[in-house]
Amino acid sequence: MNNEQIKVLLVEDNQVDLRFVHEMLSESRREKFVLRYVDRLQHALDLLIKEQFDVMLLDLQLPDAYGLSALIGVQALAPNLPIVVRSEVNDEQLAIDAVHSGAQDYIVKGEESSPLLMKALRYAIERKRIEQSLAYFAHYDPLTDLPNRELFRERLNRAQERTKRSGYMIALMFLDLDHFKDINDTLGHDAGDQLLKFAAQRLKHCVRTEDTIARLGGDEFTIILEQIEHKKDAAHIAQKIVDEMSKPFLLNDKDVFVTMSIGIAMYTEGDQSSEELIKHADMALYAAKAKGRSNYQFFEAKMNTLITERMAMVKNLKLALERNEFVLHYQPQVDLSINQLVGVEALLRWQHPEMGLMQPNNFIPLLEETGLIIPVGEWVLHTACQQSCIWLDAGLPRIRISVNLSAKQFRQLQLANTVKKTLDETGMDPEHLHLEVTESFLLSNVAETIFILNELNDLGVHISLDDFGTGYSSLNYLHRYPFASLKIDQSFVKGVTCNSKSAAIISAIISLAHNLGLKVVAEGVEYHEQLPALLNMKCDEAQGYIFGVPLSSATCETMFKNIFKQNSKFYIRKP
Ligand SMILES: Nc1nc2c(ncn2[C@@H]2O[C@H](COP(=O)(O)O[C@H]3[C@@H](O)[C@H](n4cnc5c(=O)[nH]c(N)nc54)O[C@@H]3COP(=O)(O)O)[C@@H](O)[C@H]2O)c(=O)[nH]1
Repeated sequence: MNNEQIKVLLVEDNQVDLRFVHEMLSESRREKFVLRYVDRLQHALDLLIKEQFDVMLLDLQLPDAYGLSALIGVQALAPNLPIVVRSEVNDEQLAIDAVHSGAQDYIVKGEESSPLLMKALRYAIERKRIEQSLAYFAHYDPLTDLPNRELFRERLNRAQERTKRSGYMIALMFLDLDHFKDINDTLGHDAGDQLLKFAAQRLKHCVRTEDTIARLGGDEFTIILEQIEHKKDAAHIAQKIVDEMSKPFLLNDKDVFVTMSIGIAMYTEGDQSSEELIKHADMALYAAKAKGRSNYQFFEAKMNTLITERMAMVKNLKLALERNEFVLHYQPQVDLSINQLVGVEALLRWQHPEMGLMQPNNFIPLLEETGLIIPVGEWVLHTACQQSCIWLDAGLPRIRISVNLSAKQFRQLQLANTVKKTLDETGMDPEHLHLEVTESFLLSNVAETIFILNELNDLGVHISLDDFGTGYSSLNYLHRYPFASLKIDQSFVKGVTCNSKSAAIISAIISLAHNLGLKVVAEGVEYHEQLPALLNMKCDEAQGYIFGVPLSSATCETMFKNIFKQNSKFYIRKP
């Protein structure tokens, strides 16, 4: 609508009424009402095809249309046009019915005044605008402009009806961005929103315009593919989506790699209800995630068992903390120049009542997904600090302990308070606590990240950059963060003696870290010949199976007592 000018289409066959309306609208001082007039519904419809109007004044007693049929005809052609019905006194009930059928207002002929008519037209325009935005929000996701859950359900029901008649199949896809939470946690919510918009665009390019793509919430999308003849056609589209999504997304001026997992349920001629179909697609999605993500899976009946197992795992994880089933194992870290034990890394294990000792890669992703990583992470921090004090009480020197922080813990508002409380409660010396964070933490909200790291640094704890080389490896901004040390990822260390590129990278990382005043720890050292190579490059410390696998606190205590008896010198397995 133009504020200065309102284009009104009057549909009225009575010349007296026409003049009357014209006079009333000419009195306006606020805006200019531009009046067009026709005396037949058909003429109005012809004009609406050619011209845009802001509002229509419609008489319901026309020579070629009577009553609600006139209104329905206009709505079918111009669903967005606000309509004010003008009725005779004796037709008032009809006018009310018209409002119930979608007209924005009605006025009774003879009872109207100039201000009343103008107000009715203005309000009709405003009301229609509000109705349209409400209708939009009820059916669309404003972030991606895709249909929302409501519209998806409606379209799925309609597609199922059509399929009963057509004999084709429907492929219902459930899609989910892998590790989307990490993007939000590390790059911030604006980048997360941007990613969802980009992903929606890419999905549109993978399907036909008549297929429905919907966003159910978060990073969950669905696609309804109709008129599918063969299952392999759905497989082909799913693979296209997986491939498209694995291309980099430009977020915060960086190439970010994300993948998508897809679950597919096929529907043939009324064989499942929409609820069952949705449940099956969701189960297939879960199976795709469990298969390592970035793939698609079709629903199979045996998947029910898989889901039940996952649900049982989540339930057991929730109880594991109360039941004291988590344990920490400790892996030695050795100063390479003097061959002496200098610290340990605390690594989480789950002593599962039936499955035995479980490694973190099998349950940490679930802890992250369920948010349980926050209380479990606090438990890890507390137990590790307590252990250092227990070893001190047992006559050993104070042993430095490294604890891994997950991105979720890191973004917690109270992290510094939690660490401070733990130090106070356990009596741990902050100097001997190292907190390990990974590179992905550094990418989002640099100011907030620096603030959190500085808060931790101010407590006197050391901060170590873990898995260096596996992520974004932005050497440029390392100096902006208060790191005390940097751990070179085991994938590089593996090649230190046999791959000249790995060796060159390690050497460069060490020299850069030293220039920035950081110590360097090599992770995953397994072979004897790796030690002199690392020492030559002036690597400060190392950790790996060559010195020992992660061990229980009791085994470590015995080992450490022996070590400290021999001037802390570490025994190294000879090849
Ligand atoms: N947020 C938290 N993450 C945690 C916690 N505890 C562990 N983790 C993370 O889980 C990942 C797997 O850990 P794990 O199975 O314990 O593996 C560690 C070592 O056992 C392994 N390692 C050590 N030396 C060697 C070696 O010589 N060869 C070899 N193949 N593997 C070796 O490396 C893992 C140590 O990783 P890092 O933390 O990067 O130093 C792992 O990512 C843990 O971080 C927890 O409490 N919270």
